[in-house]
Amino acid sequence: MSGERVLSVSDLRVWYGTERGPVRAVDGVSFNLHAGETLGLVGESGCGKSTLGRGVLGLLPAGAKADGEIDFKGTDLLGVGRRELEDLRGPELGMIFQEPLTRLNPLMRISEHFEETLRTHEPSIGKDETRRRSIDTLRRMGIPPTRYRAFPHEFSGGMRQRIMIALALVLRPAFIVADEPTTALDVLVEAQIIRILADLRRNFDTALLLITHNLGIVAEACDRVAVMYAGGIVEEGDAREVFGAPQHPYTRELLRSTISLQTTGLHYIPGSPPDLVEPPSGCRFHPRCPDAMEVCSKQDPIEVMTPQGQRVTCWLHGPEAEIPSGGRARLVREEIDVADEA
Ligand SMILES: Nc1ncnc2c1ncn2[C@@H]1O[C@H](COP(=O)(O)OP(=O)(O)OP(=O)(O)O)[C@@H](O)[C@H]1O
Repeated sequence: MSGERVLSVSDLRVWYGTERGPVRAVDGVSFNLHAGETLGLVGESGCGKSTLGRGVLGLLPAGAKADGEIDFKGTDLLGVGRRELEDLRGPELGMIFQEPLTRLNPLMRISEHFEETLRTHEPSIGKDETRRRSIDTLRRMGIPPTRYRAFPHEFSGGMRQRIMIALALVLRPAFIVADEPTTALDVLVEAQIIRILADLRRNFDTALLLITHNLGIVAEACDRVAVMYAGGIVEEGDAREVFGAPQHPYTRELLRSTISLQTTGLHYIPGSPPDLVEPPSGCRFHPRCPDAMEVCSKQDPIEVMTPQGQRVTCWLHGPEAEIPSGGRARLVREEIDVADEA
């Protein structure tokens, strides 16, 4: 179902300078995205999902630094100048973030927002076409044409969020980052947005990176899923395969904590994600991992491809030749108590 490769991220690193030292929020991340494909990015709070999404679009705050390679249709986004990147944003690179009011101008009608956006990025299209395309996109988001000339404050928060999404979609970008697009919305609107995102990739072949806490949305709307922990992708693969048979203990625990919410009460993964200034040695998940082995605390795990086609970075899956003798012994547990107290 997926088309040509739109985005290829290789060994991306992003760090924030702080008084305590660099916070390595994204630390050696690689993934590809094809036309018409949706990749869900999940993981606990603070694992670096938003930093990754913003880093790919060149939208990092001052003080953040990025390194690696981001190939977008043959252009290295980390290598291009500010101006060129700004030209790509909108028509080629779209973004949907959470805070709608911060980007709708309260003094401008909704129609003017659309006119301005299309005039800036697609100056060749005329007035009628602008109006037709804008109303059509709004209608898809459940905003009736009668509201086209209203002002932002005349809409509810959920509607403003949908208008923001329509403003990103009206340009039909090749690649969109949607960071928690449905968090502030009710369940019905959420379902509607998921339908629209599916529509989008069918009709316009858009590639989408969908960052969310909601694993249900990923199961429903994503082709593939990448699971992030402490700045790295620990597992990535077909969404159905990953949810059906998670290969990394972190993925398994994350899924368990979600399923328990609807069934027998809360299951938490003990402890919390590590400090990214001084992350644990070896596998960053080892202090919390129920399956940790001796090697996990000492050596960085190596990415392997499972027979099912999942990318997984966990010593449980080898490579066997790299595990020192005795490395498969169960990790002595006092380290976990220390991590819990910290
Ligand atoms: N501007 C900043 N300066 C310093 N550290 C930052 C900054 N922004 C984020 N961080 C740190 O980078 C790490 C990753 O944060 P990020 O927001 O990318 O995670 P996330 O997985 O998107 O979390 P959430 O799901 O809560 O949005 C965290 O440790 C966070 O504290």
